[in-house]
Amino acid sequence: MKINVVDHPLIKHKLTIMRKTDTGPKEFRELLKEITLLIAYEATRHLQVHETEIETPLEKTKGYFINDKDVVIVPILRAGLGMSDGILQLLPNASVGHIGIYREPHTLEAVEYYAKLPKINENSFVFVLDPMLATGVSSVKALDIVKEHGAKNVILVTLIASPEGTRVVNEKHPDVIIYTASLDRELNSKGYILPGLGDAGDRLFRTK
Ligand SMILES: O=P(O)(O)OC[C@H]1O[C@H](OP(=O)(O)OP(=O)(O)O)[C@H](O)[C@@H]1O
Ligand SMILES: O=c1cc[nH]c(=O)[nH]1
Ligand SMILES: [Mg+2]
Repeated sequence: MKINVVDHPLIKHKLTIMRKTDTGPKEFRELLKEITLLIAYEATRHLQVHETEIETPLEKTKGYFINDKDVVIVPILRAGLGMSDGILQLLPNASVGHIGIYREPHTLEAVEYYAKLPKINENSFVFVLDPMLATGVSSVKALDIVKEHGAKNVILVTLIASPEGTRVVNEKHPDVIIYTASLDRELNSKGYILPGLGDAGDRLFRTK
């Protein structure tokens, strides 16, 4: 299984609070944003740096910059929306695309209902965001879509991944690097991650 678990003490601490049933939407949203920023710190190490010359008050020197205009952030609606601000804080000039997918609760099939993406080319660096990688159907569909739009460099950033979902993404998209805060134990019979945190979308938007 190919997956990068960013198990930093800060992330572990914040994720523990997110998992708790009695954590409310305000704290849940804030923590998701903070953890995304911390995971993104690691996930963005794949970005290219370009050399440049700058002047300090004392002399000329070499510097480095990231062209974050080449970065495309793609949250999967709804729950991925809770991750956009965290990564945008690090890459403020990134463009943002949106893909709407929900998982049909009985069949567990991924249903696409919206896609609006900015221009993507072979130099684009695409970060697909979704807090939950459960069976993997939603992420695989989103990855199919960004690749159909021309994406060649794609990273999937999740909060919690299951072994099953990780295997499916590895198999269907072997080139995609996965970053997560936690690789949890397993899925239950309804496709929920155990121990997980429940339904991320519902907890973010208080829809249950
Ligand atoms: O790996 P999978 O089995 O596809 O499950 C994960 C998906 O399920 C959740 O979305 P949901 O269908 O609840 O939609 P929502 O974000 O609009 O609530 C979650 O945000 C992922 O997109
Ligand atoms: O555990 C899960 C599985 C799918 N979607 C969620 O929000 N949580
Ligand atoms: Mg949901």
